[in-house]
Amino acid sequence: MKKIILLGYMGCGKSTIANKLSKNIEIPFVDLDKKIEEKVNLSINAIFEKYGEIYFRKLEHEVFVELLNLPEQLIIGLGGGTPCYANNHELLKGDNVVSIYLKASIETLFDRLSHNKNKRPLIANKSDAELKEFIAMHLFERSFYYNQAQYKVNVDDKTIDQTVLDIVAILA
Ligand SMILES: Nc1ncnc2c1ncn2[C@@H]1O[C@H](COP(=O)(O)OP(=O)(O)OP(=O)(O)O)[C@@H](O)[C@H]1O
Ligand SMILES: O=C(O)C1=C[C@@H](O)[C@@H](O)[C@H](O)C1
Ligand SMILES: [Mg+2]
Repeated sequence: MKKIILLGYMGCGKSTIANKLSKNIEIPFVDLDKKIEEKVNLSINAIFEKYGEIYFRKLEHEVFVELLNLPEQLIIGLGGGTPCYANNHELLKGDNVVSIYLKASIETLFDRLSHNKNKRPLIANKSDAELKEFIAMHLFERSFYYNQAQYKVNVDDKTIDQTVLDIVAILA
């Protein structure tokens, strides 16, 4: 059974869209960030603080591979950085997965993230001006990896339901 993988920058809507998609197509959703937190019984913030980002990236790769190796069909929502480390982008191309990049503009991401920074250690301490600059640079650096996905769905100016329907059409 193919795994359905949603990927994209922090705040593009992976968790939100995956939850709704899961109800719509009746395939369970697992959020990689949540699985990581459960595995070590620490929040993402605490993992970054206690052990640093490199440890987090190793753990993230390990848990991603574990999920891909499960026999059942699943929707997997990746973390924002997952495709960009540990050669995880190669895992987006296999026959055993359908990978979908939820593509959001800098403006959309800024609007969503500026209200919602605290649980995201990479941006938690940034001012609005710093945040906008950071998103622009970071998205530029990460786009190469995000573009390894098999499909791309633009999410700007779409409701959650519209984006879900775009994904359902890809899966049909
Ligand atoms: N049309 C929309 N589609 C998706 N999310 C939306 C939309 N409009 C507003 N939002 C909001 O944007 C935020 C998207 O955050 P969400 O946590 O789903 O993103 P994420 O990609 O999982 O981020 P992270 O990588 O940090 O986990 C949520 O607060 C959600 O309610
Ligand atoms: O974009 C990133 O690198 C991250 C995104 C989140 O989903 C978490 O996986 C973590 O905060 C790192
Ligand atoms: Mg999420």
